[in-house]
Amino acid sequence: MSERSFTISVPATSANIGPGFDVVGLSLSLYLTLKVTITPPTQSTPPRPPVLTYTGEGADEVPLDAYKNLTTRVALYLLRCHDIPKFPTNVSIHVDNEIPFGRGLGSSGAAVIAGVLLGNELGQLNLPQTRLLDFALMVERHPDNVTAALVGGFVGSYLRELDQAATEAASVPLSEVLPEYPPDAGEDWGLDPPQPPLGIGHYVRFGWSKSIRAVAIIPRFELSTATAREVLPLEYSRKDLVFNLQRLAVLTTALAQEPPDPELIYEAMKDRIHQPYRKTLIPGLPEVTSRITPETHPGLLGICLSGAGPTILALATDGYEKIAEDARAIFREKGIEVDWKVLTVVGGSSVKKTEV
Ligand SMILES: Nc1ncnc2c1ncn2[C@@H]1O[C@H](COP(=O)(O)OP(=O)(O)OP(=O)(O)O)[C@@H](O)[C@H]1O
Ligand SMILES: N[C@@H](CCO)C(=O)O
Repeated sequence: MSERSFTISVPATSANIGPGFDVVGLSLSLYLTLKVTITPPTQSTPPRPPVLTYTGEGADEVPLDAYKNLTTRVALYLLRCHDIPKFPTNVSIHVDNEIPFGRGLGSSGAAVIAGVLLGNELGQLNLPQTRLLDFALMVERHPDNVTAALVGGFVGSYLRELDQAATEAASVPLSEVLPEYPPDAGEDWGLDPPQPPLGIGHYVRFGWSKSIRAVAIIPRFELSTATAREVLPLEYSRKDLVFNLQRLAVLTTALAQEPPDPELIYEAMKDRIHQPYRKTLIPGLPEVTSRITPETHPGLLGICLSGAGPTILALATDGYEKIAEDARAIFREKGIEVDWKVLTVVGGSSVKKTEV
């Protein structure tokens, strides 16, 4: 057996794009990259657990213990589901991350997709993309970020309605899907891992106008998706649902048209399902989304919360700096500092074998 080496690359994502709560996602040009080397054990190099090193966003907070780190725990989940009880020996993983944590740019979705791809490679499982998505959806249960991170582009997805047995299989607590593995437990993890039902997630890729860039205005504070979901109601009025459905139906085609129509898109990126409730967690959100318009900022198409926030996503064909700097000034009135980046819409995740 010879040394194997490969690189996994997963893009950032922005979910919702206004009205498409838990439905649409967009892959963006910031990357989580894993460089992985597997060295066969020799008599002089005894087997050891994976060694993780990490640079970039989150480096000061991410666990480097492979049994605690989200990406490697997801990889181990895949291996265990295929009767491989532990990591191969002598795996080295260097992670470099450009996706800020807890900002609404899909950092956790990227970590989960990286873990699924890592498990697939470590176990040489050769799973098809649809099956990889099933595993990701057992961990991150809304499909918008993980689907866009895996397949790339502007993507709409839904979860298949499952029969009783499959619903139970898919509803197991996350702690059973991804237990906090005690490092001294050897191979004896106890429970059989819950297998994902087949074909949970389904998606379609929409067109995307090449002239549109995404300005990500990123407040310098983290907001966990869990917290940002707790403020949402369980039920909505018919009026609000119809408001969102009308806009989403228009938006998915409007963003593919050349040239894109700001009048159509600005209104189609409005939302009544999640943004109004999240404004309590993101001071400045209503002001930024209402004061920056195509009339005040030529080139702007539409503006919304990115994922669960706090990042604001402005889609535009021009005028990126003015949009971002004016958003910065509004946030500053609320005592919040931001960073901003102009991003492009990119393809999905990749795994490239590297020569050693
Ligand atoms: N590269 C990574 N490696 C390990 N853990 C990560 C990584 N990226 C994110 N995480 C975990 O995910 C958490 C952030 O997830 P969360 O869902 O709250 O935000 P997000 O995914 O950045 O935002 P959103 O889902 O709204 O786009 C981090 O605090 C960290 O625990
Ligand atoms: N659709 C999700 C995306 C966050 O990951 C939400 O808005 O909560």
